[in-house]
Amino acid sequence: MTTNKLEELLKKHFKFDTFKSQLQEEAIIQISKRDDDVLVSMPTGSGKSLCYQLPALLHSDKVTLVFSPLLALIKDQIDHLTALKIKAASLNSKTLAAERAAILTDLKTNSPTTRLLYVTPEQAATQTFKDLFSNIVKRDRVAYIVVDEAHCVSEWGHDFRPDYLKLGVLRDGNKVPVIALTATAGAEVIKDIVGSLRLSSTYKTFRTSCFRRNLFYDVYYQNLLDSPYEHLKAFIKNCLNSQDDLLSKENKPCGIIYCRTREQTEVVAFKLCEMGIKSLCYHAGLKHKERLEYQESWQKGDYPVICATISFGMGVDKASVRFVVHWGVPKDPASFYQESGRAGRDGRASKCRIYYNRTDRRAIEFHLAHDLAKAKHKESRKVKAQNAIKAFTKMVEYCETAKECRHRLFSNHFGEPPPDCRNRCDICRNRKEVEERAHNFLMKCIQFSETSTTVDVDFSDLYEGGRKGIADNYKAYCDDDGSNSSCNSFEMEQKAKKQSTDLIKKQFALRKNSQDVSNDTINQLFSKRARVIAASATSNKVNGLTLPTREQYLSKLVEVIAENYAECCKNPEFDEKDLTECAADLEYSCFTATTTVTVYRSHCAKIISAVKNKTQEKELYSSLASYVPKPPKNETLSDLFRNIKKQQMASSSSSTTSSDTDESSGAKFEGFKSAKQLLAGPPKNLPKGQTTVTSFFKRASEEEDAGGETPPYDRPNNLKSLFGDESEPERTPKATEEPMAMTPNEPEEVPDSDFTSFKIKSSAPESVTFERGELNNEYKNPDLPVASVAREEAKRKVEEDDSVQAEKKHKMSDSEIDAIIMNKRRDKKSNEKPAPKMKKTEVGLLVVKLLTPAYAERRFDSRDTFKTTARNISHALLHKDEAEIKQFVKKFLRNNQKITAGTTV
Ligand SMILES: Nc1ncnc2c1ncn2[C@@H]1O[C@H](COP(=O)(O)OP(=O)(O)OP(=O)(O)O)[C@@H](O)[C@H]1O
Repeated sequence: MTTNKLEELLKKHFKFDTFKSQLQEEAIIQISKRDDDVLVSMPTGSGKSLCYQLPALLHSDKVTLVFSPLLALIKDQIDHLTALKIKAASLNSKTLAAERAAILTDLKTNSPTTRLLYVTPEQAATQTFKDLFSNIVKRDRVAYIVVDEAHCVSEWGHDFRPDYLKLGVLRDGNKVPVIALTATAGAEVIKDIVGSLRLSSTYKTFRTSCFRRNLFYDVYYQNLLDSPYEHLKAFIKNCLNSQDDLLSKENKPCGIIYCRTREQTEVVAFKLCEMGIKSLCYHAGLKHKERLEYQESWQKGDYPVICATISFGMGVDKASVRFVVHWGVPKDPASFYQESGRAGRDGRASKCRIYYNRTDRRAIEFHLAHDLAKAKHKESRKVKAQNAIKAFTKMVEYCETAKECRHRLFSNHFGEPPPDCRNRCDICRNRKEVEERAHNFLMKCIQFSETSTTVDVDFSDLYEGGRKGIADNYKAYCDDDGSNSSCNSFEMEQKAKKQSTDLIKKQFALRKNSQDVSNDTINQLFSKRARVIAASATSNKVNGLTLPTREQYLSKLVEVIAENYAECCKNPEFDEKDLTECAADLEYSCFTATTTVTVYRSHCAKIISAVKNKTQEKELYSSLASYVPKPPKNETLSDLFRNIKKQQMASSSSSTTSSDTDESSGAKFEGFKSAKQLLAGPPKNLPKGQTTVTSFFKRASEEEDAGGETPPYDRPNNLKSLFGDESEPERTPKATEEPMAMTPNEPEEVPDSDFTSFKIKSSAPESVTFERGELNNEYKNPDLPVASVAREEAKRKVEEDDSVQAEKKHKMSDSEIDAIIMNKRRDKKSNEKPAPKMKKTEVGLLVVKLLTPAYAERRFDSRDTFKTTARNISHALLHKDEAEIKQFVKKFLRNNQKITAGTTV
């Protein structure tokens, strides 16, 4: 077959003057010979279809069988060929009976008029097709067996179709040449194609370089943009701006935006429409009719932009796609090449941009790990899952660093030499700028993990709820006071974090190339703020594992554990931190069980899915059921708030359960309860002769009162020494207050609180012995933060009052307690009795509350100073009313910016 003859056919039937490329021409010449199998591996849009369509026309008494994976793809091809007056038909599940009969009749003649018959691989497995095939092969009526999108045979490919594997049997008993066509494929894929389709050992290959000079690649980071949508809009406007007014509607510039989720497609399309860019969304959740309609609208040029999931594209042959955006990270280099390659099919300059964010990265990583876990012992699935992880890691590296030319991602992937990019990507065009962008992105990620102030930036899930939760707690605490100025301790905390971020920034800036920051360095930076156990050992213990990855898994574990607890625990007492710590233990067990990242991921994913299963079965997950919460610390302000909350929860539950307890039972305090124990019911009472610390102090104060001594302030272990409550005159208990009124020799009920339920020997009230040494840190630790103690004590006193018995039915918040204190005072005022002096505890509580913001602002040189100051002020103001106390403290704080041990009250 001469080139002239082929060119003549090209012009006559396809209306092209020349071949699109030399390789296209060479492939067509070879295929026309019909003497061997051929593998064509060329980039999308390079004109592969013509490689078999033109030779098919050379054999007027034969039909070319084309196996194609998608009906939409088949439809496009048939429409295109029919428009060119080339007879093409299809056998698929949708083919009408009459049409099918007509096709079969035609093909069974000696001179079939059908030049190309498109068949889905599923159809190829039917008996009708098998019969037809053996009939036409026997009569030598088949020109070629064409396998389009041949990468579908390979598990390494991005859209593997098991039905494709069966196509190999078509080789049995005949010598019809097989033409395999695929977009640029990696070595593994090519190997699979050759093997599965049983290509001859002498098959001819036509492969082009994967480099597409007309495509410009770049990456932007969503979290660095003031308004990502505005940025996207500007980009689109620039790409769609065409000077050519003569272009028909369908040839006008257009673009595709790939999103990871269906929701994203809708959100992005909506935003763009809002900004005046006509956009459609496309995803598998739409009705089939809608999908066709939307695709057609886009194809016809009614809407220039389509926001789609990756289900959109195969078979989309639109030459004027001027841009392809990935709103998030693509899943692997092959998919990215394929998807972005839909731009510039007409050879004109087009752009491929990624708007990267770490949220998508984490979501994909999680799914990949889950797939690996699901693969269990199936070796082939496991290998596939591992390959997917490796491929995704390359994508992440591509996006997060500015190491090398963007086009090299593809040449490396397809095993080709590096392309001569010549400024066809952002890195080759301006490496410095891109490096800076990547550096800023990394910094922003670290900064966010430090400050966690913005919602729409990275690492949000690392500390979700954490700092905000603390902030909320703190705000609630301060709001009671009605003082705005007192609410800035959280800001102070943030400020401190920012300082350390700046330090980190400085360290990074000192490096010549910020991209050289090793995982080790990042791990070290993160480890101080990580929630996972043994954070600093991360990369040493498990090669390649990073702290952000561990934190990400921990976040997911926390999520599923919290869900399990909320759904399955009938009597919940664990707080958020308990659940986080339980999840951290689980994560740690995965971390210590292996030295490889994949196994670590697989362990985590297994636990996550096991917890989820239990939640569905409405059963508490075993580790959670047996989990014993760690004793609270009093190290930070957030510990302080947490302990206040815990104490309130515990006291509140003790007040509701105490009446049910059996006084005669002699059970010991068992420390923190597991969820299982909580489910089993309320705790048993203390044995006779044991009492609680509150009653111990009550007795102590009574004794001291009797002696009329001023209490010493220098007993760090004495709770009441802080506020001088030892001499507080207690009112006579009423009959209804039985459970709270205790005498030294009576057994006392154990409140359902882990903070107050340690026991003391009634025979020796001076010597306090703890069942568990670490239990009451607040009490034991001379560094204790006092706010929680004061509030708890105030709460106990408030609860003793019969007017608040009804309040005991639910857990009281700080504001409720304060409201009750205030109401009591107001009630008394309204009875026109003389204004009562505040109780010592109330004074203490108020003083602590007023001083706490300054403590949070680090104006006290130590906790001890804080305590001493609170104590001294409380004592000095014992006979003052609330307004006077507030005024005094305000003045004191105004006059003393820095409060040290030497500051006098
Ligand atoms: N010789 C040619 N001259 C001009 N245009 C051509 C030529 N051959 C093919 N084309 C056009 O190039 C575009 C891409 O062709 P085709 O769809 O065959 O590419 P492909 O490599 O099969 O892409 P994909 O991998 O996406 O299927 C089509 O619009 C087609 O009409």
